[in-house]
Order: sequence, then C-alpha cells, then structure tokens
Amino acid sequence: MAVNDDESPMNPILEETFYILSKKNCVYKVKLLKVGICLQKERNGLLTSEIVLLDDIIGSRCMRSKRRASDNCVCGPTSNFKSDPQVVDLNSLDGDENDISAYLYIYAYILKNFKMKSGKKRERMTITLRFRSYDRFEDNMREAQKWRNALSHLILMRRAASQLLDLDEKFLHSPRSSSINKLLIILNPRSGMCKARDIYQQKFVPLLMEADIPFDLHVTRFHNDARQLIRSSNLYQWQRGIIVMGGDGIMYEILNGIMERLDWHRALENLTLGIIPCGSGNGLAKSISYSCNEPFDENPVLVSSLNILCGIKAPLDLMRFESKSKTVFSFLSVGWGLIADIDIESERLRVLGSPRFTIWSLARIIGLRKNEGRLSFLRISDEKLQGKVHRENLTATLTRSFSDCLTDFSSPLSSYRSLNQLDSLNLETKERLDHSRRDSFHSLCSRKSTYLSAHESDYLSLSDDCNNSNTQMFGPPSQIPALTQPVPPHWTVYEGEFVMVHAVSVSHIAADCLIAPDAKMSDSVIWLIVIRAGISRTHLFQCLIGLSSGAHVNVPGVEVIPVQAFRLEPKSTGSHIVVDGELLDYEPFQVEIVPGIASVYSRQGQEK
Ligand SMILES: Nc1ncnc2c1ncn2[C@@H]1O[C@H](COP(=O)(O)OP(=O)(O)OP(=O)(O)O)[C@@H](O)[C@H]1O
Repeated sequence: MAVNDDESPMNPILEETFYILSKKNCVYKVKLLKVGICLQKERNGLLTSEIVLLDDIIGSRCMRSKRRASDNCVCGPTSNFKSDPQVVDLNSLDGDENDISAYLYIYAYILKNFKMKSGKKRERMTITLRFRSYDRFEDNMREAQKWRNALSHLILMRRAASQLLDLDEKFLHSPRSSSINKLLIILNPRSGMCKARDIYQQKFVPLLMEADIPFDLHVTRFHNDARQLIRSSNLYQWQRGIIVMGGDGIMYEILNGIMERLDWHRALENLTLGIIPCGSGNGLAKSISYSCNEPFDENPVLVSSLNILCGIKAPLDLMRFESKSKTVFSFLSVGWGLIADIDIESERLRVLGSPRFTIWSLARIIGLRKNEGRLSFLRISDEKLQGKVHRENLTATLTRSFSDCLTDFSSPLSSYRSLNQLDSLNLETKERLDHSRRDSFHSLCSRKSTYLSAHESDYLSLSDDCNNSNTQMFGPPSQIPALTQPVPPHWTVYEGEFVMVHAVSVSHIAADCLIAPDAKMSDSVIWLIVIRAGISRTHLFQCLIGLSSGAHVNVPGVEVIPVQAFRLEPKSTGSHIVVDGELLDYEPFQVEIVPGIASVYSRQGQEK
C-alpha cells in the first residue's frame, strides 16, 4: 500500500490493488484522491478508469464476513458466497471467525443518464473492497479502517468547510455522539398525503445511517408545534442544522419561530436548514434542486436527502412582510388574487395531494375574480439586476470552490454583529429543555408502533410549558417607509383592477410551478408576477399551463417585475392574502427583500 501526502487533488492519498475472484486477468487499482475514489481497471492489458466523486459519496462502513450456517457448504447449491459477500457489522455476534477478510463498503449516489428520457437521475452505487493481505482478521480490519478513516476525514472536511466551521473546534474533534454533530429532524405526519412517517423510516433514516449522521426527531402534533419548538429550545445543540420532513408550511413555522427569538441573528448564522419534500407543494425543495441543477423530479426524496447529506451551506433570501397587524418572514411567496385563492380554496381537496392545485385552477378561471387595489413597487433597474445576478453566480462559485480548496471567505452574514450577550438567555432555555419531558416516537398518536431507531439518536417531544402565546417578532428591521407613510416618489404605482399579484424570492412555488425562471436563491430580488384585469381567458389559461415550464412569462398580459420592495393596498374584498401558504388578515401590506440572511443545504453543482 502506498500513502502519499502530496497536496495535489489528483495525487493518491491511499492506493491499493484488488483482484476480482470471478474474473481472471482482471485487476483493480483503487486510489483515494482528494476529489474522490479512482477505480482503475486493467483487463487483458486494457486500462479503463472511473472516478467516483467525493461529492457523490455519503459515507462508508467496515464489515466482516457473516458466519455461514453449518449445513451450508461453500461449494453447495445453496451458497451464494461466490457472488455477493455476506457481511455483518463488526460487533455482530454473527461474524465468521474463520474468515480473515475485512470489507469496506462505500456508499455513493452518482448521476446517471436516464435512457428512456433525455434526463439524468441519481443512482446508488456501493463500492466493496475486500482486504485480506494479512493472516489475521485484526490486521486486515486495520487496513480497511485506515481507508475508512481517510475517506471519512475527507468527507468531514468537505462538510465542515461548506458550513464555514472551524475544523478543529467543531465536528473533527468532537465525539460522534456529541450534540453538535446532530441534526434535528422535524416531521409533520399530516403533510401532503400523510406519507412523511413512511418516507422518514424507509428512505431518510437508511441514508442517515450510511452517512453516519446522528439525529434527533420531533414529530409535530398540531399547527404551530414546530414554531413553538424552535422559539423555545436551545437550538445550538443541533449545530448540523434543522431538517424539515414536511411541506413549506413547516419551514415557514421554523423560520418565523427563529425570528421570534431574541437571538434570531445568531440562530440564523449558526443553523443550516434543509427540507425533504413530503408536502403538497414542495416549492423550496424544488427551488434548491433547480438552483444546483439536480434531477429532482426523478426522485425528489433521494435528491433532497443528498442535497442535505452532501450539503453545502447556501445563502437564502427572505422577504419581510409587514401589515398593520403582523410582521412575518417568507422564504417562498406572498400572494394576492388568483394563485393565493387557488392555494387557500383548494385546501378542501388536500387528500388529492398536488393535483388539488390543477383542479382548483380550472374552477377559478371559470369563476374569474377581479380585485381592485393599488400596487406600488421599487423596481430594480436592468443594470442593477445584471450586477446582482453576477454577484449571485460569484457567491455560488466561491461557495463551491471553497469546498475544494478549504480557503477562507466571509459568510453572507458577516456584516451583522454577533449577539454574544444573549448567551445567558440561551443557558436559561437550555436548563428548561434539560428538564423537559421526552416521549418516545410512538407515543405521539402514532399510526404505527415500531420505528427504525438509529444509534445515538433521540425522539423528542415538546414540553407543554413551551406553549407560550405571548410572542414578539424580532428579525431584521424594515428599511423602507412605514405603511402609514406615503411611498417615495421614485416608486412605480399601478392602480386599478388585478387578476393577481404574486411575489416570490425563489424559482418555484410548487414542485411543478416554475413561477420565476430567473430567480436564484440569493439574488436579492423579489420577483413580482402581475396580471392586471383585461387579460383574455385564453391568455390566462396559457399562463396557468405555462407555469409548469416557466413559459407564462412570455404570455401577453403577464408582467414579471424584479423589485426590491412593494406595497399592496387592496380596495375590494373577496380574495386572500397568503404568505408561504398561510392565510393572513385581508389588509394593506408591504414586503421587502432581506438578502441572503438564512442558509439552506444545497449541493455543489453546475449553475443552471
Ligand atoms: N400533527 C399535526 N396535525 C395537524 N396539522 C399539523 C400537524 N403538524 C403540523 N401541522 C400543520 O400542517 C400544516 C401543513 O403542513 P405542511 O406544510 O408540512 O404540508 P402541506 O401544506 O401539505 O405542504 P406544502 O406547504 O408544501 O403545500 C402546517 O400549517 C402545520 O402547522
């Protein structure tokens, strides 16, 4: 075995030759590189090689041979010993003491061309390396562990680098079971078609185990449960981040729960959010995959899970919504008119899942509403927009190259001051949490009685004393004139009847609705989609059909306006005001962009 400390990404860190038992004259040279694993095959003098990228590898595991049943001979007809090795965990009692081999399993999810369509999809690939050069199992296992440790170190460095953490102080030197290594998963069993539990158990937990990431689970029990948990817990115990297994509604609760904390800024700076799509819309999950060119539609849960597990911390713009009665923060959309009405009124068809939106769209076109109002906005000029998009691309490139070269650059939040004085407050919250009740997963009105449990992971339930309704919204203050003041003279004003005004900060408001094709996750732009009354039904129909591909932006009567802020004063009733799917009071409101203040797990990928 060769070990090389050379800094070049293509120089092997470890190198070993492996043979394939079933194929004569076939030799594999396997090299662990900084960029991944190189498999170099030599057969009958012919050399081929393939690199499995580090970005596609989520973890590895050392195993040993499984003890064969006494009546099962290697050469007998029931044996499948020759093809697939039968392996067990290292501390399993089923280990075969007579086999000195040690196995290393490496789990990767690689991009493959999808033959039937002209797209791509992610597929699981397991690389199995069998170590048996030494006479003793312990020595072979030491070799396998050496490979595993080196690979784990590379993966950890990539994860830690992407989260802008101090490698020494955070993950690398902390025990695996330490709380800072954990994710918090918040699961809404009532999301979409109520499949979140099954998805958690059958799809997400196996991936977390392959990636060797411990986690805590909280299952929501009622509306705003997630919001209360976030508002009143010591969030710094989950430094790996918070993962939603649900829809955009739960993410909205989490973000607003954070903004209701005095230490909202520190919490946003420390926590990376992720989402596994289990809801009916899943706009954020799709927008994240779209931004890094990942093939979401083929397997939304797998792709979103990998975005998290191979994740890069990517900045996310928020919108600050303010009305007379409320201030909230949105990561997705603020709507008035047609789409908002469809969102709210189709709620009665929730059991159908996402088709509820299509069905209700048809109903709403037939009974089209016109809403009178006044829309004022601060448009972003074309030159400014070009500059913003360029900066967004630069940030993405920097984020990506950061994970490659491990050099330093500033977080998008670095301009905010850190609120160290709030440490005492967090201590208080921690003490409260330490005394809180802990339930098992299946005590939470569960439909099932057994759940896959992972080593060092906990199932949490909120203690009842967290249900405090006296809350105050903090978060970044407004930068625009108050609602009671007139809008500045350089703002543009549209007055009259509208079919809809819909504002978004990401590309998709649902997995099949590309409402703002040019939007990026942190371009500092609110994309206003405005349809004024007078649009023909044919064009409106074309617009709704075009939403799935983004073609609606070219339909006459549909305006897409990049703005920094806007104000809407409804003058007629009958419609709805909806923020990220939540129905708010029907009253004048204004919205402004808060650039890159939150962060989500994304993936290193090509720009779309
Ligand atoms: N145990 C529960 N029982 C009933 N409602 C719940 C429960 N837990 C959470 N909720 C509420 O369910 C609502 C919908 O949740 P979520 O966003 O996860 O799914 P969705 O609406 O189907 O998806 P999307 O928002 O993507 O359309 C949220 O407002 C949340 O507060």
